[in-house]
Amino acid sequence: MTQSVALTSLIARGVGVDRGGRAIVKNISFDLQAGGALVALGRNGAGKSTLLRAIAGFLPFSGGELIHEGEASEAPLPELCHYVGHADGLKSALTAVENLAFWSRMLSGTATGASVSPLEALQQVGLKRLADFPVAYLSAGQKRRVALARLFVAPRPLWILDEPATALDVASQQVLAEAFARHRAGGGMIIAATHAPLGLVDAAVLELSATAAGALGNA
Ligand SMILES: Nc1ncnc2c1ncn2[C@@H]1O[C@H](COP(=O)(O)OP(=O)(O)OP(=O)(O)O)[C@@H](O)[C@H]1O
Repeated sequence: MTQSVALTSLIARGVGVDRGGRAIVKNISFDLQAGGALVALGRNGAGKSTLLRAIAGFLPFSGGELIHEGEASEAPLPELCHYVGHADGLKSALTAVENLAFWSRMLSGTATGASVSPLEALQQVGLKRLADFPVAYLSAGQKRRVALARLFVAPRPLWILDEPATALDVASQQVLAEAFARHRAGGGMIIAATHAPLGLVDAAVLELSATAAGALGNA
């Protein structure tokens, strides 16, 4: 799967995020180029999810600036990213293929590039035979694989992933690592929060601490 480069850079300069009246994320800077990856590390409660949700547009920044550049730079960043959070975002009563058809319609838009059909996406994550099962009947790892298959049904240059490998078996972790490599080879970017290795080769590392400000260089 190749992806046209819609984003050439994503630069954060001293961004912060408040929640519940407290400064949770403080003074974060990074510089991500096409094909780059950024891994956010830190203890429980350090603010990894908070930062990812703010980059994806679900929370406001309290300060600093986030600048994206590239062919599609006039589009708001949330229209250029896939966000897969802790919750899988799946409708239990719908089948796996119906869930992906929904995401395909929802997420196709601004960014240009290659995508695959919902059935092909399920094949990529090894779930084609369960395509017509209601998601409610799937295991935790199978649900996670359906959620991640959404990355393939609509082209978006920035993937924002919160603990993407949770519940995945070793084979599925390998599939995910290969998808990361293809996405980056096509010029895509990845920002991931994790407590476990994700196979993101040469990723820049952002260490978040609950008390100290964080900063980093580029990949
Ligand atoms: N809606 C909210 N209102 C107020 N505080 C919140 C809210 N959501 C999270 N927090 C606080 O923000 C801090 C950071 O939470 P966050 O989920 O970003 O951490 P994390 O680094 O992703 O943790 P984990 O590794 O456990 O997933 C925590 O102290 C948490 O209590």
